[in-house]
Amino acid sequence: MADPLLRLTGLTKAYPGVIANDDVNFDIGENEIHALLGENGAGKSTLVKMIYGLVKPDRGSMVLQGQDYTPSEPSEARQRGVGMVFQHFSLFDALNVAENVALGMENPPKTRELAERIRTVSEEYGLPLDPSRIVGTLSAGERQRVEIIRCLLQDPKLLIMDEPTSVLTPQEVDILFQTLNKLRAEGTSILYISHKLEEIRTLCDTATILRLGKKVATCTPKDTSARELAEMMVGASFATPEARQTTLGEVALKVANLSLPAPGAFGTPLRDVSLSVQRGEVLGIGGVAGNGQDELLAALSGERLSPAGSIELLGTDVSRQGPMARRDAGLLSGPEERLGHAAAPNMSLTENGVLTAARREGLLKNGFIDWAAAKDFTEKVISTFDVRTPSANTAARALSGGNLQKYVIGREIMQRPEVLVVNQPTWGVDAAAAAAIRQAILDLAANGAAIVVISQDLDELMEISDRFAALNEGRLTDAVPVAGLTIDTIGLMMGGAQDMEVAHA
Ligand SMILES: Nc1ncnc2c1ncn2[C@@H]1O[C@H](COP(=O)(O)OP(=O)(O)OP(=O)(O)O)[C@@H](O)[C@H]1O
Repeated sequence: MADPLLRLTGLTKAYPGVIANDDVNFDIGENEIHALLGENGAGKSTLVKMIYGLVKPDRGSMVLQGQDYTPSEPSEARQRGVGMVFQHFSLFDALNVAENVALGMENPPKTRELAERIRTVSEEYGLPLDPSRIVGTLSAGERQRVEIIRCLLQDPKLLIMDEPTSVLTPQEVDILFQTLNKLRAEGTSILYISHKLEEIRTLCDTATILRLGKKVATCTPKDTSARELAEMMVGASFATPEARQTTLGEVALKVANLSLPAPGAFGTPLRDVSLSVQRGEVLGIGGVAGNGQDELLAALSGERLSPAGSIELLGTDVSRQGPMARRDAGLLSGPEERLGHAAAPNMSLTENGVLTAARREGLLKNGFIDWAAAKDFTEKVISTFDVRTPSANTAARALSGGNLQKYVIGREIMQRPEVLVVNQPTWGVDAAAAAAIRQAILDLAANGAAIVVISQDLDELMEISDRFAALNEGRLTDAVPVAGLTIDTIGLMMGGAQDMEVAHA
């Protein structure tokens, strides 16, 4: 058998209270797209950070193209031919594409020459990109292109991608897969982290599965069903969310002709948005990222105030009320960005619990925080939502992405909102945990809450919503019943079709 491109032997890394990677061994072959799978907190990010020189292993060794490989920082990894495209992009909004690319290079060529190379490489790989575009004006998919091209310019032997498709439309996913196949054909291997099992089955040659920091299997995903893959990850079988009987109640949230200017140079204005959600109902809002999702959530949560008369909560005009008053009245929300927005990174989970639940959960006594009650509440969220963390005292930033997501959503659901508005509730969450979060949302609705789920995951929206609407450049289409909706109609709605005759056809 040919020598592998990268051999990992006995890689081990411990953090306080948890062994993130425990004696991990596997090979990544030449010309191979290799998936790395595992539930939230299984150790995927830690492993790729060791390969990219961001985290130093406690033990173990790596051999790249037959030579010892011990990168002490990412620049060393890049010199040896290892590139990485992160889940969170590290781009500067105010700079153009070429300037951003130059910032990530050790010895950037002159701007004109670099712009030319970006143009050539982007066209060659089917990822067209204008080097002079200001990054703040790009869609999420285009930003990812910038990150990919930045890696490709360095001619990588191994490209690591962390959940690359979570920000892409179905069409963009197809394009990305073509690019990755072309790269493989030209001799670049790809290490691909994803929770989307069907994508892995389509794209990847091999998959390594981690559970609780240990490697449990390496298999051929094409020959393994998505369910088998998921069950290897969790070591057990899991339930799919069950639809429930809906009895719709009164309208709990009503938005009428809401227009708001863009919050900043790169935001999206909301244009004449109207919607209504009844008790017992889930309204799903789809759309490509950057079409007003964050702005809609901010307007509904009260982070931004709206013109009087535009937002009604349980029959009361709350347009001019801030988040605290809306929370008191029963509207809770979960923004997309978990670290920094939904949770304060350096605060413990208990402290983060106090941040949003203090008043509704009675965590204050005589004006002081009742820490015992706060800890109880936090522990209840941790156990109900199966948040993997050493304790309630652990800082939010130390949780794996998916586990923090379970925590921030669970924290709101456990407060029994009358109206819940969430953006990307299962982003980065593994299949089993995503099913649990969706079930919790359905149960909450069945108990009489009105729910708005904003998501880029269309499968998710089809699974849990009663009605569907799409955001396009800050406009919201009419909501139509999900039963009977076809992918074509959804595509039209996401593209901004206003004529809902199509949707009802
Ligand atoms: N900097 C850190 N400090 C303390 N603990 C950490 C740190 N980084 C990761 N961990 C812990 O290590 C374990 C593995 O986390 P890791 O982020 O590698 O998981 P993951 O498989 O990438 O999860 P996800 O799919 O949720 O992103 C988790 O229990 C996490 O809480």
